[in-house]
Amino acid sequence: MLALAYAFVKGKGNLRDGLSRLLTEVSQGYLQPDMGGESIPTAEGELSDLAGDEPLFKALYQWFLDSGGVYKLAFGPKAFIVVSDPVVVRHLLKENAGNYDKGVLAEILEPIMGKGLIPADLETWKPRRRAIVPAFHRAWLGAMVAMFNACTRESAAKLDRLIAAAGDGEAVVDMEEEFLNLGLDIIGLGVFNYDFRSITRESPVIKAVYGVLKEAEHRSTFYIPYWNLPLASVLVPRQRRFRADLAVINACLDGLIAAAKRTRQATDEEALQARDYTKVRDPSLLRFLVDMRDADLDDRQLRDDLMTMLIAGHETTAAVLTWTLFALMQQPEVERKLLAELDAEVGDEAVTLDHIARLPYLRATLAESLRLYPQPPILIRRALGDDVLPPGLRGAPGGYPIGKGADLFISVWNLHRSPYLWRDPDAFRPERFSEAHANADFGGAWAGYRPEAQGASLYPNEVASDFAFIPFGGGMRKCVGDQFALTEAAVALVLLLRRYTFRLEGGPERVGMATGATIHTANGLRVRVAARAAPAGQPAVPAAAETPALATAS
Ligand code: HEM
Repeated sequence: MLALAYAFVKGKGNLRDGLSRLLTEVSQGYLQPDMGGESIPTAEGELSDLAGDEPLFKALYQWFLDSGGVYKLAFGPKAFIVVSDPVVVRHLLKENAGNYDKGVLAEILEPIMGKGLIPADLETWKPRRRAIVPAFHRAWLGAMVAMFNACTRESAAKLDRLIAAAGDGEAVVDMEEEFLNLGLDIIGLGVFNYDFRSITRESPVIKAVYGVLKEAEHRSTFYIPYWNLPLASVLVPRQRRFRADLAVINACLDGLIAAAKRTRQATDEEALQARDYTKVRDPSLLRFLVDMRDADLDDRQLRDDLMTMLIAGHETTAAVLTWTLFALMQQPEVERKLLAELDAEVGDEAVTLDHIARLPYLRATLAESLRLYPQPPILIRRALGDDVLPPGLRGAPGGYPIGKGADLFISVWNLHRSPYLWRDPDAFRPERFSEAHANADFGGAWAGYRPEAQGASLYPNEVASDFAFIPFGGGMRKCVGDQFALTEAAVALVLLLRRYTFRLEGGPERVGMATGATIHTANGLRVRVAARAAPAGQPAVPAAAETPALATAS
């Protein structure tokens, strides 16, 4: 009865809304008197509160402060449990991760990624994860760094051209768009050795990739899945376009898979990882997946996995670069400190993994950007069986029973900005990652942030923060591309920050949301870009030293 009472007490909603909510809750097992335990607090808000410019993940923050680290939110006929407490998140992602799949997210992404690693049900996911993880090995990452340098130099050459064309030494550039082009070229080369060349040209495949991303965004923010209706893909123009875009990308991926199979050389995993990747003509992930002895070479599965990585690894990394630049333009002191580190450790050399290991402030800056602007801001889960969520901070002592089918939003945004987990949570301050932080109110249930617990990892992670910092998720479904993405972002930042000055041209901080995964600016990141003057007595900052280009398809 809770939902009905709630709808009337608030004086909003109507009887039908209340009934459909009640049905949803009962069918999803939220109201299960037989399970005992307290019911989850309900957020004091309504769907209409979400109207306006504010994206969903931002609206969830105020309700978190008002209602606590576990609360329930009804969306018309749908109800979700919103989780913003690290103890509960640890339970969902690690301790009882096998009880959850991707639920609503899988429903939205299935038409695009099929049974790729992100939306995959647990049975499909297990063997694919086992096959894909070894492909992300260190020697491959080393080869990728050379490619990151080469692609960033292409971006720099374009910025040089734009500055020269502007005539007054300064060009106004949408850096979000430039980072998206850079991210697309890099993911194409790294994952399937395909050169989109999106920095310098337009192509039907690139247009199709952006078309599909746009449709994914539309679907993740539209409440009624009309695209599942019979004939929708024929009668609705945007759905027709979507099908056409998918066909273009699929044809491209199918061609690449067929070519990789024609030249297959089955090899053991160890031997594949021991290849000299500086000399390999095609060091891509696809090559590794196809060449691995006993590999599953099902065309459809390979295509789903490639499509997943294309989409998962492109906008996300571009968004990290966009938001890091956005933050640095407003933090001259952080930028000054960062530049001093880059000048001292890298200078004009091409960036290597060894350099990055010696750049702690750069790494902390990227982590701080991911803390304040996490991509994705929300992780989605659905319970495969009944469970009891731990109480977390000030929750019901016995925790909260939930039923099979319950839908959960893990709010990464709320965790990363939680006043219970971070000192001065809204400030951009990379230094925080070298300071320990604890909160006795958790009664020992949250271990706090402990820099020394980071272990061998170069970046702060879910272990050091006991699930308060999870930009790449955590537990068994943690991102497989985290090192790839962070290295790409590090190389691009080193080269571009040393070569140019960036000044915010306009636009207040406004965020939108794409593909249910990426926080993007609402109207681009318009920036005044100029060549950085060299310190007195030194030559102008040159482009980075040459790195060998890779042989590619395009
Ligand atoms: C800064 C860039 C990136 C961020 C912030 C990011 C973030 C994430 C997050 C949060 C998850 C976990 C999702 C969940 O638990 O529901 C994830 C999963 C995944 N990511 Fe990334 N990602 C990034 C880059 C990449 C790249 C470059 C690739 C591939 C080349 C990639 C491939 C994947 C895949 C395949 C999964 C699914 C893993 C599984 O379920 O086993 N990501 N990513």
